[in-house]
Amino acid sequence: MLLAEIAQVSGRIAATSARSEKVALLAGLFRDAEPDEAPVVIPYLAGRLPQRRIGVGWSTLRHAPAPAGRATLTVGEVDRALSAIAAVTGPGAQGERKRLVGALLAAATAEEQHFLLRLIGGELRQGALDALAVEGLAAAVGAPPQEVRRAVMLGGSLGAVARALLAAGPAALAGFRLEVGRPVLPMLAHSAKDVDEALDRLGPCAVEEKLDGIRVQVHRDGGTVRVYTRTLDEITERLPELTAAALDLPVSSVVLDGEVIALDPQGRPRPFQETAGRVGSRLDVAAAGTALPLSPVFFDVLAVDGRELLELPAAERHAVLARVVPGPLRVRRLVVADPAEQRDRAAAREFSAEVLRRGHEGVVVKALDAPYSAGRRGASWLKVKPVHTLDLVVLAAEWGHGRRRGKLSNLHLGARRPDGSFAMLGKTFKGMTDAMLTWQTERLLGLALNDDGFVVTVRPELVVEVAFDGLQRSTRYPAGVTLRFARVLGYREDKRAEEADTVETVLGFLP
Ligand SMILES: Nc1ncnc2c1ncn2[C@@H]1O[C@H](COP(=O)(O)OP(=O)(O)OP(=O)(O)O)[C@@H](O)[C@H]1O
Repeated sequence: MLLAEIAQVSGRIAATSARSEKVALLAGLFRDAEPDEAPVVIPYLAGRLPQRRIGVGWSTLRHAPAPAGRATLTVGEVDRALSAIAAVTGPGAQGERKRLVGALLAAATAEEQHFLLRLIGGELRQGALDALAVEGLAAAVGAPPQEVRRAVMLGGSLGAVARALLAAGPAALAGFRLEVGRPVLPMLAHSAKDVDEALDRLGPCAVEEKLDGIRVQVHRDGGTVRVYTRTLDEITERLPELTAAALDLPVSSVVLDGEVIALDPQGRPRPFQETAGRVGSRLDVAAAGTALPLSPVFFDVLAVDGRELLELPAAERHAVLARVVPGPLRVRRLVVADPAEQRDRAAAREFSAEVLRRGHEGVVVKALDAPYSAGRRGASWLKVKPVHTLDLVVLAAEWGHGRRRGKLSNLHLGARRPDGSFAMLGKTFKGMTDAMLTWQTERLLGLALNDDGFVVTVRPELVVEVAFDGLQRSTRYPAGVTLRFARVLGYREDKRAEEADTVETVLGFLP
């Protein structure tokens, strides 16, 4: 498939607001694509690079060469060129990348250059595209959309499902089942204002402590253990304590969902950054593990000894979990059989207060009759946290003054719009440690699109967790509101920009 075709369809999808038309355009594109092209076509349309980072910034993109007269570049050629650019390392890397980018652009027509520059520059992001692509793919191969969606959740990636469906048609769907060793997208939560609201919305439920660690999915098959993050990256080697814990369980195979967290000897949580640092570091795992051991805390089980449990009601999965995982490695939970009972409600409030006293961030309330909705932000898990936090995307940063000279300091924060673009909500330079300033300066310069000496605009990729005291109406900002007393709690490297909080969620905090 020619890049020109993708560039055209991308433009037409952006130009129409009719959902059915977008789906029809995508279906047409999938009909034209070769199976092996699907895993590249989808991210391009969504404005993502399959290589994630290719180390090319604004300064490299600034000098576009003369365009080619005729469209000949194929999707495969572009993908190989971008992989080659991403693989360049060592001295002179910047110059070599510049040369490779120049060669790629010289082979592109003016329209393709425009597309490539925006793709590489992160300006093409279309947040809703993956959901539309599922429907377009279903239409192209004649499969029910909900079955394609389920296959994506269980197969872990839309690209893999698209490749299989384009190669073998709807029959390929049967191949996407939960398999031990292959991660599925985790179930996510919505928010509730307080415990009472959560109880009213859910009915019979379990109130669980919400631990501020890192989400992990642990797969054990016999003597082999694999550990995945919420974005399905494998981190087995970095967390030997999880392998050890999984191998101790009295099962032959199991898939567990939980959180890994650094606790102090009294069982109180260490700051999130410490857990995140351990999970993020590949260096000297043994020494890091001794200095800061992490504890796994499991709250769900998706399969055990060859049986898939996703469709079982939560109450039954919880019973299996209690059989398979010993108490100290399980989340603490209180079952509320009848939320209409005043005594049950009081117990739920007290449980939640006690969780906070032990230093945890809040509770997650879960409907007892709900299946495990892989990859969904379902309405059957509701999180309740007293401190308001948002996960926002860094859009730009300002050079610091005084003690912060030479460091990127004041962050411009954005929330996600439905179309995948970001609305700036405000700025903050509060809450950063010196180590964070150094780290963010380096990371942000790697994402820089422009530097006017005062503000560095960056590709919107880094997600930062921000606490704030409320919202204030403001005509200076595009969403009509800004954050009051925003302060940085830490970076969320486990989240992609597509998972940052939305403008809609932010507006939900208006009084
Ligand atoms: N008992 C629990 N049940 C489910 N998730 C839990 C629990 N304890 C901690 N968590 C964490 O909370 C997250 C669920 O909240 P949500 O779906 O909103 O994800 P999130 O955006 O990462 O949330 P947050 O930023 O508040 O941690 C899970 O991804 C998991 O990492």
